[in-house]
Amino acid sequence: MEGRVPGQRSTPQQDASDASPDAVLIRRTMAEVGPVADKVTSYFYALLFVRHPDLRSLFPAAMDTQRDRLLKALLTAAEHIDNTEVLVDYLQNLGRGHRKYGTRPEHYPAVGECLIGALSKYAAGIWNPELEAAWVRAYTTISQVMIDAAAADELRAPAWWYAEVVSHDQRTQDVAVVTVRPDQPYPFLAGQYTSVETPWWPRIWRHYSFASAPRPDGLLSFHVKAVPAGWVSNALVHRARPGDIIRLGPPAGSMTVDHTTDSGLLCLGGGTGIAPIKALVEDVAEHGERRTVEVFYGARTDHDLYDIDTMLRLQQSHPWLSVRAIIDQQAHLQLPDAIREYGPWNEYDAYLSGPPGMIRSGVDTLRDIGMPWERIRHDSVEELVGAAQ
Ligand SMILES: NC(=O)C1=CN([C@@H]2O[C@H](COP(=O)(O)OP(=O)(O)OC[C@H]3O[C@@H](n4cnc5c(N)ncnc54)[C@H](O)[C@@H]3O)[C@@H](O)[C@H]2O)C=CC1
Repeated sequence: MEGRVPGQRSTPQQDASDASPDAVLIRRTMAEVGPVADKVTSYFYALLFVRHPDLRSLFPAAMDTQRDRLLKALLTAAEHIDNTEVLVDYLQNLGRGHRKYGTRPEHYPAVGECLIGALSKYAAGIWNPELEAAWVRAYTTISQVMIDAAAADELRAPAWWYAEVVSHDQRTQDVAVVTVRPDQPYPFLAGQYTSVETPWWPRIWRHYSFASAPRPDGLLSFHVKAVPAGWVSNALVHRARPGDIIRLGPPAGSMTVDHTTDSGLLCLGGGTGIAPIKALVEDVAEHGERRTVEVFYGARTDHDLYDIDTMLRLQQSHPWLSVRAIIDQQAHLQLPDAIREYGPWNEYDAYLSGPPGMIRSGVDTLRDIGMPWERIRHDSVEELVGAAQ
């Protein structure tokens, strides 16, 4: 899925007054370079590829679509340097995820040096040794967490998996369900996602949620919508056929079911966001639990409810599951508004999956009706998040 990022639970914004001295200096730099972010990005990559031409091959041939991903991820991490728990989680994921690019520990100092080179040029008005020291400390912390996570992961998992497309089910003009067989076992949890690279766009990776809980036959399915200018999504929907080989990165994301409680699950799936929700339902079913699961499945039109039959079949076999379709055009309200019409939700954990706008307004609605942060789960869409896609 395009435009999204590593998983996290919702957390409130950190209070700026608690910021450490390094975090204050980092935010000051960010405010300074914010208006010229594009220039910082171009200069950073120019420095990197001129000084370290060997690193060029780790990036896609065409840098335009994801040119600023690395830099954004680093800057986002630096901005959250005080938020240790979320940051470490995010960076460990990022470090593991970087194995598939061929990243090695010795690449990190090269990147750090160019990062500081670009920042010092565009924040020249405020740059001083104190600021530089704060960035060096932040970058050292960030890179060490990533390097350590990658090294630990190397002992137990491959850097990537090859997977053969075994079926391609065109559900609508622009949505396909793609099922693949990994070349070796692929352990993951229902509700997680992975990154996918197609043979047609080498080194361009996009995130997709698993559309099923782990299956005994080891197959993995993804719901893919071809979006304008979406290279990977268009290739998967319009080009991929059985027999094609794609690559998968490691699983990631924390939108998973907590089996230590018996709270109900309130699930919002918008468009292809229904994919991980279906996986969560299967997961609850497999655990033989009798937890209430209430699914709201939002789509623009009837025609866009491409997976409603599957969801209704699940509803028929599981008395604890209820599925409601919310069609924008009919309801004159959007998916999150529907939460208010039902409930109460005090005994529920919420799971949100779909376009960033839906997740944001869904979280707002849930907070508004009094649901605590720790009960709201989704793959992150902003902050930490806006960065690592
Ligand atoms: N784990 C996740 O969070 C996943 C996210 N996705 C994302 O879901 C999106 C799916 O795209 P489409 O199928 O085109 O969905 P879409 O744009 O057709 O939206 C689906 C439904 O979500 C709701 N919605 C959309 N925007 C909203 C807003 N601003 N406020 C409130 N409700 C809103 C509406 O009910 C709408 O019918 C993609 O952006 C994809 O990246 C897909 C799979 C998993």
